Amino acid sequence: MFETIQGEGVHTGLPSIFVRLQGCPVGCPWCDTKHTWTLDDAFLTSADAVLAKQQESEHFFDADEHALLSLFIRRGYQAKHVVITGGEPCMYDLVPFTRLLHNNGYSSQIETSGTYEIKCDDATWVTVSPKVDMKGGLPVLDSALRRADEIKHPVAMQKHIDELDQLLHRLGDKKPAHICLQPISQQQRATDLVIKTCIQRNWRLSLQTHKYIGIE
Ligand SMILES: C[S@@+](CC[C@H](N)C(=O)[O-])C[C@H]1O[C@@H](n2cnc3c(N)ncnc32)[C@H](O)[C@@H]1O
Ligand SMILES: Nc1nc2[nH]cc(C(=O)O)c2c(=O)[nH]1
Ligand code: SF4
Ligand SMILES: [Mg+2]
Repeated sequence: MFETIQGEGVHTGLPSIFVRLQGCPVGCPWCDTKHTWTLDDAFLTSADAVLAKQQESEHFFDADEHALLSLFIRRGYQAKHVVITGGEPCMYDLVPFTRLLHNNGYSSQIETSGTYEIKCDDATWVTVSPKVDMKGGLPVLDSALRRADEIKHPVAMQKHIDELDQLLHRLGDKKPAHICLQPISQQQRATDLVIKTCIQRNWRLSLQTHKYIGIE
Protein backbone atom coordinates (compact mmCIF):
# COMPACT_ATOMS: atom_id res chain seq x y z
CA MET A 1 0.00 0.00 0.00
CA PHE A 2 1.47 3.38 -0.97
CA GLU A 3 0.53 6.90 -2.00
CA THR A 4 1.75 8.10 -5.38
CA ILE A 5 0.56 9.53 -8.70
CA GLN A 6 -1.48 7.29 -11.02
CA GLY A 7 1.03 6.65 -13.81
CA GLU A 8 -1.13 4.81 -16.34
CA GLY A 9 -4.32 5.10 -18.33
CA VAL A 10 -7.02 7.76 -18.42
CA HIS A 11 -6.40 8.90 -14.81
CA THR A 12 -2.68 9.48 -15.34
CA GLY A 13 -1.49 12.30 -13.11
CA LEU A 14 -4.08 11.83 -10.38
CA PRO A 15 -2.73 11.50 -6.81
CA SER A 16 -3.78 8.04 -5.65
CA ILE A 17 -3.54 5.56 -2.84
CA PHE A 18 -2.51 2.18 -4.27
CA VAL A 19 -3.64 -1.05 -2.61
CA ARG A 20 -1.86 -4.01 -4.17
CA LEU A 21 -3.65 -7.27 -3.42
CA GLN A 22 -1.53 -10.39 -3.20
CA GLY A 23 -1.94 -13.36 -5.55
CA CYS A 24 -2.15 -13.84 -9.32
CA PRO A 25 -2.25 -17.12 -11.24
CA VAL A 26 -2.14 -15.61 -14.75
CA GLY A 27 1.65 -15.59 -15.24
CA CYS A 28 2.27 -12.93 -17.93
CA PRO A 29 5.95 -13.43 -18.87
CA TRP A 30 6.63 -9.67 -18.91
CA CYS A 31 4.75 -8.87 -15.67
CA ASP A 32 6.46 -6.09 -13.69
CA THR A 33 5.03 -7.22 -10.32
CA LYS A 34 6.01 -10.89 -10.16
CA HIS A 35 6.46 -10.62 -6.38
CA THR A 36 2.64 -10.48 -6.11
CA TRP A 37 2.03 -13.86 -7.75
CA THR A 38 2.36 -16.18 -4.74
CA LEU A 39 -0.17 -16.35 -1.95
CA ASP A 40 1.73 -18.33 0.64
CA ASP A 41 0.97 -18.05 4.35
CA ALA A 42 4.70 -18.35 5.03
CA PHE A 43 4.91 -14.70 3.84
CA LEU A 44 2.00 -13.42 5.95
CA THR A 45 3.26 -10.63 8.22
CA SER A 46 2.09 -7.42 9.91
CA ALA A 47 0.86 -4.27 8.18
CA ASP A 48 3.72 -2.30 9.72
CA ALA A 49 6.30 -4.75 8.32
CA VAL A 50 4.80 -4.58 4.83
CA LEU A 51 4.53 -0.79 4.87
CA ALA A 52 8.17 -0.53 5.95
CA LYS A 53 9.41 -2.67 3.02
CA GLN A 54 12.35 -1.08 1.22
CA GLN A 55 12.32 -3.53 -1.66
CA GLU A 56 9.85 -5.81 -3.40
CA SER A 57 9.10 -9.09 -1.66
CA GLU A 58 6.30 -11.62 -1.40
CA HIS A 59 5.40 -10.52 2.12
CA PHE A 60 1.81 -9.41 2.58
CA PHE A 61 -0.63 -8.55 5.35
CA ASP A 62 -4.23 -9.42 5.97
CA ALA A 63 -6.78 -6.60 6.50
CA ASP A 64 -10.48 -6.02 6.07
CA GLU A 65 -11.89 -2.86 4.48
CA HIS A 66 -12.21 -1.01 7.81
CA ALA A 67 -8.60 -1.73 8.73
CA LEU A 68 -7.45 -0.41 5.34
CA LEU A 69 -9.43 2.81 5.73
CA SER A 70 -7.98 3.30 9.23
CA LEU A 71 -4.48 2.82 7.81
CA PHE A 72 -5.06 5.51 5.16
CA ILE A 73 -5.95 7.94 7.94
CA ARG A 74 -3.17 6.83 10.30
CA ARG A 75 -0.58 7.31 7.55
CA GLY A 76 -1.90 10.78 6.70
CA TYR A 77 -2.63 10.02 3.04
CA GLN A 78 -4.09 13.05 1.22
CA ALA A 79 -5.18 11.39 -2.06
CA LYS A 80 -8.89 10.84 -2.52
CA HIS A 81 -8.59 8.29 -5.33
CA VAL A 82 -7.87 4.65 -4.45
CA VAL A 83 -6.44 2.26 -7.05
CA ILE A 84 -6.95 -1.41 -6.22
CA THR A 85 -4.44 -3.49 -8.16
CA GLY A 86 -2.26 -6.53 -7.64
CA GLY A 87 -1.63 -9.29 -8.29
CA GLU A 88 -5.14 -9.92 -9.48
CA PRO A 89 -7.53 -7.86 -7.32
CA CYS A 90 -10.67 -9.54 -8.68
CA MET A 91 -9.72 -12.78 -6.92
CA TYR A 92 -11.40 -10.90 -4.02
CA ASP A 93 -14.94 -9.57 -3.55
CA LEU A 94 -14.36 -5.80 -3.70
CA VAL A 95 -17.95 -4.72 -3.05
CA PRO A 96 -17.51 -4.00 0.71
CA PHE A 97 -14.23 -2.09 0.23
CA THR A 98 -15.35 0.02 -2.75
CA ARG A 99 -18.69 0.89 -1.04
CA LEU A 100 -16.90 1.90 2.15
CA LEU A 101 -14.53 4.08 0.11
CA HIS A 102 -17.37 5.83 -1.69
CA ASN A 103 -19.26 6.39 1.58
CA ASN A 104 -16.13 8.09 2.94
CA GLY A 105 -15.52 10.52 0.10
CA TYR A 106 -13.01 8.51 -1.95
CA SER A 107 -13.28 7.51 -5.60
CA SER A 108 -12.05 4.05 -6.57
CA GLN A 109 -10.49 2.28 -9.51
CA ILE A 110 -9.69 -1.38 -10.14
CA GLU A 111 -6.85 -2.57 -12.37
CA THR A 112 -7.76 -6.09 -13.50
CA SER A 113 -6.77 -8.67 -16.09
CA GLY A 114 -10.39 -9.71 -16.78
CA THR A 115 -9.70 -13.27 -15.69
CA TYR A 116 -12.10 -13.23 -12.71
CA GLU A 117 -15.63 -11.92 -12.29
CA ILE A 118 -15.50 -8.25 -11.24
CA LYS A 119 -17.26 -7.63 -7.93
CA CYS A 120 -17.28 -3.94 -6.98
CA ASP A 121 -19.54 -0.92 -6.49
CA ASP A 122 -21.24 0.50 -9.59
CA ALA A 123 -19.34 3.78 -9.16
CA THR A 124 -15.90 2.14 -9.34
CA TRP A 125 -13.83 2.96 -12.43
CA VAL A 126 -12.79 -0.37 -13.96
CA THR A 127 -9.65 -0.69 -16.05
CA VAL A 128 -9.31 -4.02 -17.83
CA SER A 129 -5.95 -5.02 -19.22
CA PRO A 130 -7.12 -8.07 -21.14
CA LYS A 131 -5.29 -11.35 -20.71
CA VAL A 132 -6.45 -14.02 -23.15
CA ASP A 133 -4.63 -17.06 -21.72
CA MET A 134 -6.54 -17.41 -18.51
CA LYS A 135 -8.59 -19.65 -16.29
CA GLY A 136 -12.01 -17.99 -16.49
CA GLY A 137 -12.03 -18.21 -20.27
CA LEU A 138 -13.59 -15.89 -22.81
CA PRO A 139 -17.06 -15.56 -21.15
CA VAL A 140 -15.46 -14.00 -18.05
CA LEU A 141 -13.24 -11.73 -20.14
CA ASP A 142 -16.16 -10.57 -22.29
CA SER A 143 -18.26 -9.67 -19.24
CA ALA A 144 -15.25 -7.85 -17.72
CA LEU A 145 -14.78 -5.89 -20.95
CA ARG A 146 -18.47 -4.93 -20.96
CA ARG A 147 -18.13 -3.60 -17.39
CA ALA A 148 -14.86 -1.81 -18.21
CA ASP A 149 -14.69 1.98 -18.33
CA GLU A 150 -11.27 1.69 -19.92
CA ILE A 151 -9.26 -0.96 -21.75
CA LYS A 152 -5.52 -0.61 -21.21
CA HIS A 153 -3.83 -3.08 -23.50
CA PRO A 154 -0.15 -3.96 -23.05
CA VAL A 155 1.66 -4.15 -26.40
CA ALA A 156 5.08 -5.43 -27.45
CA MET A 157 4.32 -6.39 -31.06
CA GLN A 158 1.66 -6.28 -33.78
CA LYS A 159 0.26 -9.65 -32.63
CA HIS A 160 -0.97 -7.96 -29.43
CA ILE A 161 -2.90 -5.34 -31.41
CA ASP A 162 -4.43 -8.09 -33.58
CA GLU A 163 -5.58 -9.88 -30.39
CA LEU A 164 -7.23 -6.69 -29.14
CA ASP A 165 -8.98 -6.25 -32.51
CA GLN A 166 -10.48 -9.73 -32.13
CA LEU A 167 -11.72 -8.95 -28.61
CA LEU A 168 -13.27 -5.66 -29.74
CA HIS A 169 -14.91 -7.35 -32.70
CA ARG A 170 -16.64 -9.82 -30.36
CA LEU A 171 -17.93 -6.96 -28.18
CA GLY A 172 -19.75 -5.29 -31.08
CA ASP A 173 -21.18 -1.93 -29.96
CA LYS A 174 -20.54 -2.65 -26.24
CA LYS A 175 -16.99 -1.27 -26.40
CA PRO A 176 -15.60 0.71 -23.44
CA ALA A 177 -15.43 4.47 -23.90
CA HIS A 178 -11.62 4.60 -23.64
CA ILE A 179 -9.07 2.36 -25.33
CA CYS A 180 -5.42 2.85 -24.33
CA LEU A 181 -2.36 1.03 -25.64
CA GLN A 182 0.53 0.67 -23.21
CA PRO A 183 4.04 -0.26 -24.44
CA ILE A 184 5.43 -3.24 -22.52
CA SER A 185 8.49 -2.45 -20.38
CA GLN A 186 9.16 0.95 -22.03
CA GLN A 187 10.65 -0.80 -25.09
CA GLN A 188 11.36 1.68 -27.89
CA ARG A 189 10.02 -0.59 -30.65
CA ALA A 190 6.82 -1.19 -28.71
CA THR A 191 6.47 2.54 -28.04
CA ASP A 192 6.90 3.37 -31.76
CA LEU A 193 4.27 0.78 -32.72
CA VAL A 194 1.85 2.04 -30.06
CA ILE A 195 2.24 5.69 -31.15
CA LYS A 196 1.60 4.77 -34.80
CA THR A 197 -1.44 2.63 -33.95
CA CYS A 198 -2.97 5.17 -31.55
CA ILE A 199 -2.80 7.87 -34.20
CA GLN A 200 -4.31 5.58 -36.87
CA ARG A 201 -7.17 4.38 -34.65
CA ASN A 202 -7.71 7.50 -32.55
CA TRP A 203 -6.89 5.49 -29.39
CA ARG A 204 -5.05 6.81 -26.35
CA LEU A 205 -1.35 6.35 -25.50
CA SER A 206 -0.66 5.09 -21.96
CA LEU A 207 2.95 5.34 -20.89
CA GLN A 208 3.97 4.02 -17.49
CA THR A 209 4.84 7.60 -16.57
CA HIS A 210 5.89 6.73 -12.98
CA LYS A 211 8.76 4.68 -14.41
CA TYR A 212 10.03 7.61 -16.49
CA ILE A 213 10.14 9.88 -13.45
CA GLY A 214 11.38 7.25 -11.00
CA ILE A 215 8.47 7.12 -8.57
CA GLU A 216 6.62 4.04 -7.27
C1 LIG B 1 0.72 -5.52 -12.57
S1 LIG B 1 -0.88 -5.47 -13.27
C2 LIG B 1 -1.92 -5.81 -11.85
C3 LIG B 1 -3.39 -5.80 -12.16
C4 LIG B 1 -3.93 -6.96 -13.02
N1 LIG B 1 -3.35 -8.22 -12.68
C5 LIG B 1 -3.74 -6.66 -14.48
O1 LIG B 1 -2.96 -7.34 -15.13
O2 LIG B 1 -4.39 -5.72 -14.95
C6 LIG B 1 -1.16 -3.69 -13.48
C7 LIG B 1 -1.00 -3.17 -14.88
O3 LIG B 1 0.36 -3.25 -15.26
C8 LIG B 1 0.43 -3.72 -16.60
N2 LIG B 1 1.77 -4.27 -16.78
C9 LIG B 1 2.35 -5.26 -16.07
N3 LIG B 1 3.62 -5.45 -16.47
C10 LIG B 1 3.86 -4.54 -17.44
C11 LIG B 1 5.00 -4.24 -18.24
N4 LIG B 1 6.13 -4.92 -18.12
N5 LIG B 1 4.89 -3.23 -19.13
C12 LIG B 1 3.72 -2.54 -19.26
N6 LIG B 1 2.61 -2.78 -18.55
C13 LIG B 1 2.69 -3.78 -17.65
C14 LIG B 1 -0.71 -4.71 -16.68
O4 LIG B 1 -1.09 -5.03 -18.00
C15 LIG B 1 -1.78 -3.95 -15.95
O5 LIG B 1 -2.38 -3.01 -16.82
N1 LIG C 1 2.38 5.10 -10.21
C1 LIG C 1 1.86 3.92 -10.54
N2 LIG C 1 0.78 3.90 -11.37
C2 LIG C 1 0.24 2.68 -11.66
N3 LIG C 1 -0.86 2.42 -12.41
C3 LIG C 1 -1.11 1.10 -12.38
C4 LIG C 1 -0.12 0.48 -11.62
C5 LIG C 1 -0.19 -0.96 -11.26
O1 LIG C 1 0.83 -1.56 -10.95
O2 LIG C 1 -1.30 -1.50 -11.29
C6 LIG C 1 0.75 1.47 -11.16
C7 LIG C 1 1.93 1.52 -10.33
O3 LIG C 1 2.51 0.52 -9.88
N4 LIG C 1 2.41 2.77 -10.05
S1 SF4 D 1 -2.41 -10.62 -14.80
FE1 SF4 D 1 -1.46 -8.72 -14.03
S2 SF4 D 1 -0.39 -9.27 -12.10
FE2 SF4 D 1 -0.98 -11.17 -13.15
S3 SF4 D 1 0.86 -11.75 -14.25
FE3 SF4 D 1 -0.39 -10.57 -15.70
S4 SF4 D 1 0.25 -8.41 -15.46
FE4 SF4 D 1 1.09 -9.56 -13.71
MG1 LIG E 1 2.78 -1.19 -11.75
